[in-house]
Amino acid sequence: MGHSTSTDMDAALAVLDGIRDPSSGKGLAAAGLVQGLVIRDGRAGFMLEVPAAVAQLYAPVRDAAEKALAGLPGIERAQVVLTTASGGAPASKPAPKQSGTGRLNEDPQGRVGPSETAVRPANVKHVIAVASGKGGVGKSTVSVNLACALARMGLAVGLADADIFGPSAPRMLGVSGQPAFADGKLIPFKAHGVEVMSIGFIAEGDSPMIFRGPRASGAVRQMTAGVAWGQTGPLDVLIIDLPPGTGDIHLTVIQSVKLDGVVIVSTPQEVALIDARRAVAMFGKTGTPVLGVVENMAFFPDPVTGAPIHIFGEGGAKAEAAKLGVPLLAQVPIDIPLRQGGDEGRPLTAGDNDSPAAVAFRQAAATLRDAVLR
Ligand SMILES: Nc1ncnc2c1ncn2[C@@H]1O[C@H](COP(=O)(O)OP(=O)(O)OP(=O)(O)O)[C@@H](O)[C@H]1O
Repeated sequence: MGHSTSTDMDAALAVLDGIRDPSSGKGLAAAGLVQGLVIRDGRAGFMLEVPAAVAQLYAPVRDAAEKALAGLPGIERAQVVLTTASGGAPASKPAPKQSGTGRLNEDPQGRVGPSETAVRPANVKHVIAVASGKGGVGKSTVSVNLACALARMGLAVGLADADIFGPSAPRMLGVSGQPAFADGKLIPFKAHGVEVMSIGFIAEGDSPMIFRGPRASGAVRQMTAGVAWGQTGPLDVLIIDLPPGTGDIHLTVIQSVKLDGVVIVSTPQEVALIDARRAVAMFGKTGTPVLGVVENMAFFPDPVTGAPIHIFGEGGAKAEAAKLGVPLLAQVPIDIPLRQGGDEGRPLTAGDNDSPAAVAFRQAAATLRDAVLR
């Protein structure tokens, strides 16, 4: 038991180097893809950070790496977190100058305010957007689990998956098919007590989708105002899963949808925090309340005691939230059932589960309910 020795590390790096990086053809370690490798108390893990455009190629690589680490003597569990190196979106573009109706209000200092034309989608009482500065930090995992946790509290909940670069709600909620269309609106599916609409239902094939400009804005609008929400009564809350980054799509949402506020998802890594800060600044500039930060993949729970093992640094999100004056809504640990649930269409919070991750999501959901629904 205890900390890794350099021999453990060398053995792990050697097996990881036996797995080929599909982009460079080198071994994973030689390609610089093994970040934050930790071996401790029978657990091994690292962060596999890859460019967003090729992220899909790396799911089998992640699985192979987990298998290789789990095969090492003394390792009982291995967890490799696949994350993207930059927002999967053409992020950080300056706000476009818009013309015509629905334009953002801009004051002489260049501050943009929420558009007067922003409205709540019909039949929806409250709207919460979930954003992240960076891709792959678990924004969709957080959106889906918050939605299911709120639904289990007895609220009428909808989830609009507006992540046009990688819609995940169909997979994470286990729903597929073409939505029906009636009276000019899409009819949402219902899964785990949550009404859901996703760009993934209406886009063709499963290749990564790149919408740009007006098509992107149109697609996001279709996911919100274009849906017949509240099939059995008005929704208490609609969660919008935004694309990663801070681009013009976000401004489209702010411009067209009246948000109660936004939840920012970040990992503890400094790079993700920098991007999260940018997202907070963007929403702040548009007068959108930041309801809080969810720190995801915050730690590995110790397999024996459950005590947090902070593999990617400790306290970053907490300090950042305090600095920004927004609540830290939850610290969600790295959790294998959470990932598996997402892959298999059974969100952790959709069932009875008292794992630390499920508890963290439920606490965050209760805080949001109290903040928004009052
Ligand atoms: N706390 C966690 N523990 C373990 N795995 C996690 C955790 N959070 C997310 N994951 C896994 O990490 C991957 C990325 O998560 P997710 O798709 O939610 O991220 P995202 O930020 O929405 O990504 P994108 O940038 O593509 O929109 C998924 O495989 C997910 O299951």
